[in-house]
Amino acid sequence: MSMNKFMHPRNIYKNPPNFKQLAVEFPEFKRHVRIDITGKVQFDFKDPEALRALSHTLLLKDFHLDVCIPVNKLVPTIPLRLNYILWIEDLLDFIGRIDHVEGIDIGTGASCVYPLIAAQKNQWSMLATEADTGSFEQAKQNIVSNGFQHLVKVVQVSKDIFLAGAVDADKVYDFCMCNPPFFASTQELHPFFKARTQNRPHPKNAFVASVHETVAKGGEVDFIQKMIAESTQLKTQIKLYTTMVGQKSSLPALKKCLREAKVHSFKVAEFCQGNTTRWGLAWTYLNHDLRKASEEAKIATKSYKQRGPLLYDLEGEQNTPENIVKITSMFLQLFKSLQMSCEDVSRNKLHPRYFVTASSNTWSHQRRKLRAKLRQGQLAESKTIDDPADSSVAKRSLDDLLCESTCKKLRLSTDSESSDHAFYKFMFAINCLNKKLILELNTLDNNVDREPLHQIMQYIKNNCRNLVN
Ligand SMILES: C[S@@+](CC[C@H](N)C(=O)[O-])C[C@H]1O[C@@H](n2cnc3c(N)ncnc32)[C@H](O)[C@@H]1O
Repeated sequence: MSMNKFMHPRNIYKNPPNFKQLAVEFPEFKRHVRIDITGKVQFDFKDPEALRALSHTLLLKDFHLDVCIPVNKLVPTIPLRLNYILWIEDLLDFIGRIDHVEGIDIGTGASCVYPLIAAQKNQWSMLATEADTGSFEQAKQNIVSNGFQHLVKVVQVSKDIFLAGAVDADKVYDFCMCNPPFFASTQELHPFFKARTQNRPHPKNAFVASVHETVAKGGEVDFIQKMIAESTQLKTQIKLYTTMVGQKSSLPALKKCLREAKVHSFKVAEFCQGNTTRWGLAWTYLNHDLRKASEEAKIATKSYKQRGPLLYDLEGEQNTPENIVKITSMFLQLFKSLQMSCEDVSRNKLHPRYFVTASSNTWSHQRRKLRAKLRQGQLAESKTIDDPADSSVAKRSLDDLLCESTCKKLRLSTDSESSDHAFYKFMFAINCLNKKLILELNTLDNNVDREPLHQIMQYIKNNCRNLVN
C-alpha cells in the first residue's frame, strides 16, 4: 500500500509527480517512461538508471538544482529527503530557531542532497561531512555547480569521526542531521535477510547505492550510538541532534542509549513515503521537551493522517520577498474584512504564519449577502471584495447555491456577529517553494470540525483572483 497520504503535510510529493508531464518537460526523463496500449505511463522502479533520472529530474524541476548523481552511488529519493527536512523545520520552529539557521549533515554522500535542498529551500547554512573520497569530491562539485559555496561547505572526515572533529569549536549549531549506513554487513542487503518476515515481498525499487554507503561495522545502531556518545561531549553546542533510522528494530537500543546519555528529551517520528517507512530520532540537551513539539511535527506520523492542512497554489504569483509581503497583507485584509483577528506567529517575513480567530460565521454571512444581492439584482453596482468580473458572477452564484446546504449545516448560535468568544480558530500561512507560493490553512486542534476550514478556503479561492490581481 502506498503511504503517500501519510507524508508530511507540507511535502509537495503528497500528490505523486505527474510522470507524463515530467516526460514532456524533461527529455532525460522521457527516455525512461513508455506509454502502454491503454495510454498509461509506465515507469520501471526496478531500473537504477530510471530512478537516477527521476531524482535528478525532481531536483531540477522542484528545487532548480542540477545535481550530478554518479553511477554506483546512492540515488537519493527526494520525497523522503523532503520529509526529513520538513520535520527539522518543525522542530526548529518548536525550539524557536528561525533566522540564520546553521546545520550539519553527517555523511552527505556524492549528491550532497540535504544541504543543497536546505540551502535552496530555506537559505540554511550547512556544514556537510563525508568519509568517502569519491563522494566528497563529487559533493564539492555539486555545491559549486549549483552556486551554493556561500551556504554549503563540505569537509572530508575519517570514518571514526562523527561530529567532534568536524565542527568548529567556537560555533553553536542549530541542528545536525544524518542518514547513516543502515546495514551491518553485505548479507543484510539481501531482500530476504533473516530480519524480514518470510511473507515480505521483494522491494519494489531497485537497490541503488554502493556498499560503503549502506554498510558500516555494527550497522546503524552502532553508528548512531557513536553519534550519541559524541553528543554527550558537545552537549548544547548543537541545539538539536537528529538522525534517520532505517529499521524499526533499531529504536529500542537507541532509546535506551539516549536515556543513559541523560539527554534532556528525545522524540521519534515516522517518515512515510511510497512503500517505504523510515524513522526520525531527535534529541536535545537544551531545556525543551521535544515530545511536546507542535502538531505539525507530529503530523509526519500515521495517526495524524486525516489532519493535513488545506493547500492552495497561488498560481502565477512570484516567490519574491516583496510579493510574499504584499500577498500576506492582502490576505490579512481579507480576514479583517471578515471581522477575523490575526495573531502573527511567523518564523520571519518570508514564512508568514498567523493564528486567525473568527468570532462568528462571517464567511457564509458574506455568501448570504451575496445571494441577497443576486436576488435583488444589485450585483452590478456592488464594490465589495466579493465582486468578481461579471463573467464569473454567474458561476459563483451557482457555487453559492450549491454550497447552500453546507452553509446551513454551519449555522450555529453564530450569526450573532457580536459574540466575544472564538467561534473558529485556524492557522494561515504562505509557504514558498521555488517560484511557487502556496497558501496553507489548518486547524489548531485535531479534534475540531474541519468543515468551516473548507468553507473558508473556498471563500478565499472564490475571492483570490480579486485579491491578488
Ligand atoms: C546512506 S549514505 C547517505 C548519503 C546522503 N546523505 C543521502 O541521504 O543520500 C551514508 C553516507 O555516509 C558516509 N559516511 C560513513 N561514515 C561516515 C562518517 N563517519 N562521517 C561522515 N560520513 C560518513 C558514507 O560514505 C555515505 O556517503
